[in-house]
Amino acid sequence: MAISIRYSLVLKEIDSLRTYPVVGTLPDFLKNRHRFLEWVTEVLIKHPANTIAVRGPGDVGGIVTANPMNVEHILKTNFENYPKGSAASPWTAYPMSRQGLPTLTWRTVISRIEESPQMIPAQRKTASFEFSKRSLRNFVMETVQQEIQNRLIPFLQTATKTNKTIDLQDIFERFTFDNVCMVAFNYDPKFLFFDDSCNLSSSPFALAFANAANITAERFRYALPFLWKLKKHFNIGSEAILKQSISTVRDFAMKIIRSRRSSTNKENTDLLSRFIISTNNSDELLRDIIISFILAGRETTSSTLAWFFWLLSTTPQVEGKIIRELESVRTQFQKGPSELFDYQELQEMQYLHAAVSEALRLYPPVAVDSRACKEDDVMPDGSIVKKGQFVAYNAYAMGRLEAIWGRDCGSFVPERWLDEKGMFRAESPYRFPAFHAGPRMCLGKEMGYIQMKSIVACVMERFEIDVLGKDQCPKHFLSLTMRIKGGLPVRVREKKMKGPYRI
Ligand code: HEM
Repeated sequence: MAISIRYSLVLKEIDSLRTYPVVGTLPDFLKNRHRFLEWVTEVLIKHPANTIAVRGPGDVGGIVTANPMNVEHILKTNFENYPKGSAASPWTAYPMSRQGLPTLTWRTVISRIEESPQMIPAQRKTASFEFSKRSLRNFVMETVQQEIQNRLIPFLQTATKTNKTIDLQDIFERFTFDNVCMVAFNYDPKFLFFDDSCNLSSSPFALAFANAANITAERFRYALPFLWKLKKHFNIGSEAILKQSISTVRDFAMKIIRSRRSSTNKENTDLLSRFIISTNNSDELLRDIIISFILAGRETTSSTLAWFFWLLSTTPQVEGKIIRELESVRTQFQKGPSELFDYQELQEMQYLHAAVSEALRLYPPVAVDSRACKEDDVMPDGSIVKKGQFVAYNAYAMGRLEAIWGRDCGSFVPERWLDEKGMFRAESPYRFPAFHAGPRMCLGKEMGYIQMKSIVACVMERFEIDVLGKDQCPKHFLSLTMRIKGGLPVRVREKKMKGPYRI
């Protein structure tokens, strides 16, 4: 108890976070809304326990932490005490699912915009079992390779010929949307589709999905939440678009589910078939599960890839090491120059695995994640949380803590993930919670690495990527995930592929 008193005293001394009578820390939050993530990170880094108490009007409030001991306590040791909670997560109340809307208060300013409605334990069990199967992994691998071969490479080749500036983040978003739809319900929205001048197509399903997700995320940026509620009540502006988009997505998903149920082809390759075969879920529940998977997988890998290619553009030595590793794997497996890497070959790429993980450390797509507190509790660092308050962990700040990563924590150094033999060394998920940790850990981690490593290997072997304005660190945009604001503009040149031929 004494420790927490000491921390709250220290807290008052940090001039960037003051506690005022009645309104608590709200004024500082509002003042720094435009640079919320940087500001919270600065405050957390300065604080001796890397935890801050946030107080609002009345008894609302909670803590934001970057302390691994607290993260372990919240996500594992005392997991039952920290459910998602309505105010803790926009997605738990995501209107595309059926759980109703949360009461949005100023607290949501610090809420992380999550990518997935919470699955109930039975659904999670089924999903987790399916994700552990080799057959699903093979299906993921196959769909990734097809999208690379039929869409990504031809698109980048066309971009080379037209010499157009392209937004690489947008391309990755289109790729992952197509891919996650294929894995979820074997439907190809053809979002990464283009003509000879490199103009990209639009997909009504993808557009409706993006609108629904982005407008929901926007709600959490309203300083006066009654404004969006008013729009919703009168069905005008963004709320009218949201309503329309949600019904497009739902109708579409429902059509696929019904046609699958009546189909005689009972092949269980995608997730939908697997859920139909192994559970008794209603169509509405299946629809929500499938939508939640698409939400979880559509922007997480693409935003990581966009940050990765920017980081790479600033570190030619890292680029060189990845290229050498790709050459060596190609030689080891005697692959022809145009053949794509398979799962086993991706597993050999230890340095690439480290480089992607390093990008995730610095730019975790889920930058801040939060939970609600069920009963009064004391964190391992002594901070007190009351029933009904929120607890949030800040993965972005944790990636910038010297105490975890050492003095070079601000630099992109994949080597920190390798042991003396050059093998990837995983970090504790409580120190590196990019994929969350404990019983609700991300189910798509392996799928994410398959996508990211396959794409990076393909692009780096075949193309030179010239990032425009690479000397400026891009600004981030917090929507459902932490994306690059304005995208990643690049010019592409085709490389001549060298390397061993299969004999
Ligand atoms: C770089 C890639 C990814 C990152 C960093 C990431 C991160 C996360 C995080 C932080 C959570 C926890 C959310 C929460 O409960 O608050 C999560 C959950 C989840 N992720 Fe991922 N994710 C990634 C890719 C994927 C992919 C490709 C899929 C596949 C569709 C996926 C499926 C899921 C699912 C189903 C959950 C919910 C688990 C549950 O509620 O029990 N993720 N992910």
